[in-house]
Amino acid sequence: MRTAYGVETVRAAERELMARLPEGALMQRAAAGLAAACADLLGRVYGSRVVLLVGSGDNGGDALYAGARLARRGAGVSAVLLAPERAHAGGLAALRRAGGRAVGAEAAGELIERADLVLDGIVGIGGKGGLRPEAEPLAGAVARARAAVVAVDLPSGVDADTGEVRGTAIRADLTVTFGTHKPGLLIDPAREYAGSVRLVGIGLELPAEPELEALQHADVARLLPVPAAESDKYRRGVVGIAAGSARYPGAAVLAVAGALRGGAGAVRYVGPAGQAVIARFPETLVSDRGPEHAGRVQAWVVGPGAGDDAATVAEVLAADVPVLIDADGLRLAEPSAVRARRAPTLMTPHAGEAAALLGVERNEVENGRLSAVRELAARYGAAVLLKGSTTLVADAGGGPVRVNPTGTSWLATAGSGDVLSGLAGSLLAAGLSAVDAGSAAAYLHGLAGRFAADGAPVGAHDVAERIAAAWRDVVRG
Ligand SMILES: NC(=O)C1=CN([C@@H]2O[C@H](COP(=O)(O)OP(=O)(O)OC[C@H]3O[C@@H](n4cnc5c(N)ncnc54)[C@H](OP(=O)(O)O)[C@@H]3O)[C@@H](O)[C@H]2O)[C@@H](O)CC1
Ligand SMILES: [K+]
Repeated sequence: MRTAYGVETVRAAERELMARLPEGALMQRAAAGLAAACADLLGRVYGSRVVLLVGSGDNGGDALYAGARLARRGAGVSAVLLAPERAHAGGLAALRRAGGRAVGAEAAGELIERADLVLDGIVGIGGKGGLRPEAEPLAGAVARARAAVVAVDLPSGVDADTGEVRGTAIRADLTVTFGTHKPGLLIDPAREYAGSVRLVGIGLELPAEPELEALQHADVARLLPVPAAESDKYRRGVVGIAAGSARYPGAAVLAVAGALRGGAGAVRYVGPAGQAVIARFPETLVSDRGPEHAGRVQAWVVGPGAGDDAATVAEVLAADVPVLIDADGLRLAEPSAVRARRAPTLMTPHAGEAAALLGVERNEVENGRLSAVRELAARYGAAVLLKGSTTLVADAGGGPVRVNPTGTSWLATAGSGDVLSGLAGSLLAAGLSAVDAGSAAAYLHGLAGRFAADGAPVGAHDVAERIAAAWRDVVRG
C-alpha cells in the first residue's frame, strides 16, 4: 500500500524527530537524497549546468544543500534567489564554499535557458495558494527550457493537501519528496505537475492512519475473491443489474459485461434490455419482473442507462443487500432513502454527477476532488467512488481515502463507467466491503484499460474483455 500524509501530520512528525536529532540533520538527509536523484537524472554530473530556484523557506534550503553536493562533484551550479535577504543562510554558505554562485531573479531567464537541470526549491509544504507574481515568470521560463526539471518535495504552486492548482505552478519531470508522499502528489490536477515521484526516507514516524492510500498489486490480490472447492454460484454471490432502458440497452449490456468478470457466481439482469443482454451474454439470468421479485441477489447495481425509472431505483434502495448506485440512478435516488439504508451503499459519480449532487460547478469538483468525495460520502452516509483522471474512493465514516493508481485517460470513453459499475457490483456480491469493492474494481478497470489501449483508442467492450487479463496480472504479481 502506498500512503500519503497531509502537511499538519508531516509537521508534527518533523518536530518530534527534530527534537531528537542534531540541528540541520533532517535537511541534510533530504538534500542527500535529492542530490542523488539529480545525479541519476543527469547521468554525468561533472560539467553539467544546474540552476537552483530558491525561495525564502526550507524548501530553498534543501535545494541549496543539494546544489552544494552537485557543485562538489563538478557541476556548475547557480542559485537564483527570489528573496536574497531571506534565503537559507547555511545552505547559501555551503553552496558558495562548494564553488557555486548566487544571482538575483533578473538573471534567471538566460541561466534557465542554458541549463541541463533546474531544481525547483521555490516553495514546498509551506506554500499557500498558487505561485506569487514574483515567482510566476520563473515557471514560464522553466516550461520553455529544455532542461530536466526536479521539484523539491512538491512542484511549487500546487496544494500539498488537496492536489488543487490555483494559477501557475511549476511542471516537473521528477519530484523528490521527503518522508512521505503528500496527497497532492497523487491527485489531479497537481499529480500531473509532479511528473514521476521519488520518495526519500528521512526517518519520520507517522501515525497508522494516512490521509490517502493507493492500493498496489499485492493489496488487490489479497482482496479479490477466490472460489473454494465447495463454492456454488450462490456462495460466490449473485449480482443483480437493474440498468438499461429501451432507449439505452447498451448500458445494460456493458454493466453485465463488467459483472460477469467480477467474480460473482451469477449475474441476474432486471429491466427492459433483457433481449439485448441475453443475445450477447447467454449466461445471464434475465428476469422481466422488478428487482423485488427477481430472485436471490447478494448485491445490486442500479442506474446505468436507467433513463427516468425512479420506481426501480427506489425498489433497489429498499433491498437489504449492498447497492451500487451509478449514472441516472444518482439523479433518481432520494437522498433520504440512501441515508436510511443499513446495508452498504456505493455511489459512483463522475465529476459532473458529483457536482449536480453537491449543487456546485463541475470545475469545483475537478479542482478539489478530495474535498468533493469526502463531502459526498458524509452527506449521503455512503461510500463514494469519484471517477475521473484520478479516481478516489471515500468511506461513509471518514478515514483514509483510496486513490486509484492505474487510471489512464483512454478510459474516458462512452460506456466505460457502466463496465466499472458492473465489475464493482460483482465484487460487492462476492462479499467485499463497499470501499474495497470500489477500489479493487477501479484498479482492475484501469489496468484492463491500459492493456486494451496499449497506446491506441479503445471502446468500453474492449476494456471489459481485458478485465480477466488484469485479474491474472494482479494475482500472479
Ligand atoms: N517536513 C520535513 O520533515 C522536512 C522539510 N524539509 C523541507 O522544508 C520545506 C518546508 O519548509 P518551510 O516550512 O520553510 O516552507 P517552504 O515550503 O519553504 O515555504 C515557505 C516560504 O515560501 C513562501 N511562500 C508561501 N507561499 C508561497 C507562494 N505561493 N509562492 C511563493 N512563495 C511562497 C513563504 O513566504 P512568506 O509567506 O514568509 O512571505 C515562506 O517564506 C519542505 O517542503 C521540505 O522541502 C526538509 O528540509 C527536511 C524535512
Ligand atoms: K518546490
